[in-house]
Amino acid sequence: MAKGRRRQPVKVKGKGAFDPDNASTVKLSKVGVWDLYEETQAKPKWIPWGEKLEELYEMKQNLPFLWRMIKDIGSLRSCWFLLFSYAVLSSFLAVLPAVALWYSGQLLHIVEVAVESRQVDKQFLFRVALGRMVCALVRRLAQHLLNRTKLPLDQRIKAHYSAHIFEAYVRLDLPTYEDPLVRRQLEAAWGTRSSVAWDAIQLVTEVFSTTVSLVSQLSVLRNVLRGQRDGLLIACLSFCSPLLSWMRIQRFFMRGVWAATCRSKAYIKLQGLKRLAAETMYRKELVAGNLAKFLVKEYNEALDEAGDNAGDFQEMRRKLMQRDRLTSISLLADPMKEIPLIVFALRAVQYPASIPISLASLNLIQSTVNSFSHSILYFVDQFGSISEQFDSIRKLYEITNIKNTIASGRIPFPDNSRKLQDGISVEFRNVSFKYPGTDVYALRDVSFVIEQGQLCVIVGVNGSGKSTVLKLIMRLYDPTEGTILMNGIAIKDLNVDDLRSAVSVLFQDYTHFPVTIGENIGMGDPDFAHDSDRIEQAAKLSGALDFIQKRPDGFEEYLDRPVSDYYSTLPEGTKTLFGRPVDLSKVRHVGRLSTTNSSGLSGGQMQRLALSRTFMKSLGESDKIGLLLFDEPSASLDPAAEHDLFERLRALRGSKTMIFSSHRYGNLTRHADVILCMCDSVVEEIGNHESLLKKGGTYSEIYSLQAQAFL
Ligand SMILES: Nc1ncnc2c1ncn2[C@@H]1O[C@H](COP(=O)(O)OP(=O)(O)OP(=O)(O)O)[C@@H](O)[C@H]1O
Repeated sequence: MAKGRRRQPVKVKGKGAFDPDNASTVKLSKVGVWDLYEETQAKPKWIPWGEKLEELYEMKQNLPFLWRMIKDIGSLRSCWFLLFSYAVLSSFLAVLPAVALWYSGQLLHIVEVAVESRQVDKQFLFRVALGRMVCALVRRLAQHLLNRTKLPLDQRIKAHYSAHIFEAYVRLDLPTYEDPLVRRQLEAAWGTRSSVAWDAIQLVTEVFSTTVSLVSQLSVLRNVLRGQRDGLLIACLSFCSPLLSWMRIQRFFMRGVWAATCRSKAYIKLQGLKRLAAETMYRKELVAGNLAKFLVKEYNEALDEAGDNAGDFQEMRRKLMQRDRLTSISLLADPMKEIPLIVFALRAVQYPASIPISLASLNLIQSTVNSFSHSILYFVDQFGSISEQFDSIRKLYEITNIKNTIASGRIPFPDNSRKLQDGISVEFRNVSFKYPGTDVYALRDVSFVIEQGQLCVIVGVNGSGKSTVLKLIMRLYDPTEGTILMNGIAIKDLNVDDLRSAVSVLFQDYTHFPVTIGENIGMGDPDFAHDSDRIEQAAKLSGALDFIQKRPDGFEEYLDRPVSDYYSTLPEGTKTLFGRPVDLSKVRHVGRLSTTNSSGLSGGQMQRLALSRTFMKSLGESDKIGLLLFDEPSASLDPAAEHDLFERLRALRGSKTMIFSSHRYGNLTRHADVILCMCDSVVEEIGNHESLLKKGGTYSEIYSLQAQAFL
């Protein structure tokens, strides 16, 4: 296990938060390449069994979540019959070992009678033997039926909770979702192979059936061993070994408040290089840049530098714990297994006449103890993981309670007195902003007013803060200082959903969703997401219709197919055992499996698609939108397409407010009512094209530079 090293100047403030100002309550240890920070104050090590008590207390606190889960699953009508069958079969399987044990006891009794009286009740022997066989058969059948109920139950419960987790994911705003702690919390609920809820149900059932099995076997064994010389002694001795084994079991799960981070440059580089090699989005540049040899060299160097300790945190913890496993208890456990046999041998020498009976009872005891120890170990193991499972259930429910950083205001928007068709006014009052986790101002004391229905263009060099202005208007982030107003009301007081519905935005770093082209466009306005006429109209306005119609599947095509095909493990081009060449092309052809997962659209085509999504919202006589925001909407368009686009946008906007961010001066700025010229996080100049040219400042300088470039 990792060794404690020294105290770091880090402290826990409340549960789960580090206070960097205090050094006394957080222990730092090394786990491979990971730094593990553990809260020490809260661990009640000075109380005997303190940690166990704390674990039990936490389990008790988690019980309401278990109860909620049981109620939730109980409300799934489609699961009722399956749950009932599952419970009945599990209970049946739990008592079956005791029945088998009873039959074994009867066999022992027959041997006993035979030794003493030299007589065998053949009919009884036949019945008992048959009973034992039937037990084994019935057990197999019940197990089969149980497995058959598990699959549909698992799928239905999984589907129910996946909807719950999906909702928890999509409701988060940007700053909250960007928080790595929140990401881990979400991954814990969704990232696992099977569903937390199904695992919990299985666990609870297993614990119940293990208890039933234990109690029933114990009572049968007591009956069977009654009157057997040394039966109890040998049984007790036989238990020593499984008990010692149980004491050896180590928990890999960590309780309390802890966090781990990796600062090994080599390990971080390795992970980066792995992603670079594995993810499709980097492949174009990897190939074009002829990076293969270089990357292999870099990878090998990083591998050497990272050394043996380079591994995932949980994996390293597990390995390090296993490495430390040779303890005095573990040394004792194996020799203890031999003691019952030695005692038996000694007693056999003492009473040679009763050897056959003792032999049979020894066999019975040992097989029962084996099944016992298996049950005990399993039970203890399950009991250990019950607390983990309870924690997981709690996490599963608590993810829906993660608080969004951007709080909604109460005022509905727009209020009835103003129509959105006339546009929305936007005002920045002394707004400053730093992105979360940074110390640099992205905007500094920015103030401006854009009146209803005006066309505003924000110009400025890279990184001057243009996109940030648009993000703050959408309330993707809230300003660090200052106020933003819409129609004269502080946007913090407006209902945030209303606000985002009233504004349409196209970001510079737009993305395409992993759904079909049609759905991609349709999502621009969820109310009309399935209206194919409207989707086609939006594609036409953005100039995307032509190329979409030429695609093999048109609007049904996936830009980036989210599901990959599977292929047999034999590599293409090799041969099978009898020399048949492995050629996957035939199965691919017959099954019409695609040869690529990506769309192969040009940058300009991608941008037109993104524009179509924006147009969805602004189509028709819609009074839903009062403000249109465009961040570099023409960056990937050719000059003719750009000209067309601006013409269409101006015609489309009617009297709505429109804000553009752009590097290109002229085409748009000439028509703008207001131009904000930004530099280094501040608005340097405000005016229209003529007034700013007259002023002869930054705007006129860059305008002249760009104009010269086209001469
Ligand atoms: N998510 C982010 N986290 C931290 N800093 C950011 C983030 N996004 C932008 N910044 C920083 O904020 C500043 C302003 O960025 P912004 O994107 O608003 O500039 P811009 O004028 O739109 O640039 P460009 O013309 O290149 O699009 C930059 O210094 C940038 O590095």
